[in-house]
Amino acid sequence: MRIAYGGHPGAFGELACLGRFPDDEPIGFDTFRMACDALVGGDCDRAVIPFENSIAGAVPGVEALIASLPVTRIDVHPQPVVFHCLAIPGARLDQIEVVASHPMALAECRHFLSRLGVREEEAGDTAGAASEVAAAGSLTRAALASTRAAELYRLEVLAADVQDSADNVTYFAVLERA
Ligand SMILES: O=C(O)C(=O)Cc1ccccc1
Repeated sequence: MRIAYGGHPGAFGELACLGRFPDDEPIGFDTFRMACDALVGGDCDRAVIPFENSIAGAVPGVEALIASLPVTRIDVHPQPVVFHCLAIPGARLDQIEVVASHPMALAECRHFLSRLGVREEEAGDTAGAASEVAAAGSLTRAALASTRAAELYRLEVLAADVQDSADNVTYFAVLERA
């Protein structure tokens, strides 16, 4: 089956797809809306969409999005979420000026970000932020993203496990066409 998620390879949506459907193919879309549209239109067989996080609460807009579409929630997949602060090889934490990530990720790493005193930049997804940090090649930019994103985009972990609570979980709705 083709499993739709919002984001780029290395996003927590991809990790949720691989956890819930280990033998199937995760397909990334730029937005949660586009992932749901791929399910409704028949391009994908399931969609896996985050709706609630244990630290930051509801993911804005997702419940309304699901309610507006001809889809059925067949399951909830709890995905453990661990963030690392990632930058290009050679960067140092005390040089970082800008940290980019999905708004939910920024909200789940409040303590770390305020301690660091950096400018926050919102991105469409955590892995997209990591890929942009790699492409920019700047020693002053970092992203909050997964270990898998670090490996895929060849970034270094400047600080590990930077979320506010160690047992951070995001709940993903597993959707099929109604
Ligand atoms: O951007 C991602 O990696 C996502 O899958 C969305 C998300 C963002 C932050 C926490 C959990 C899921």
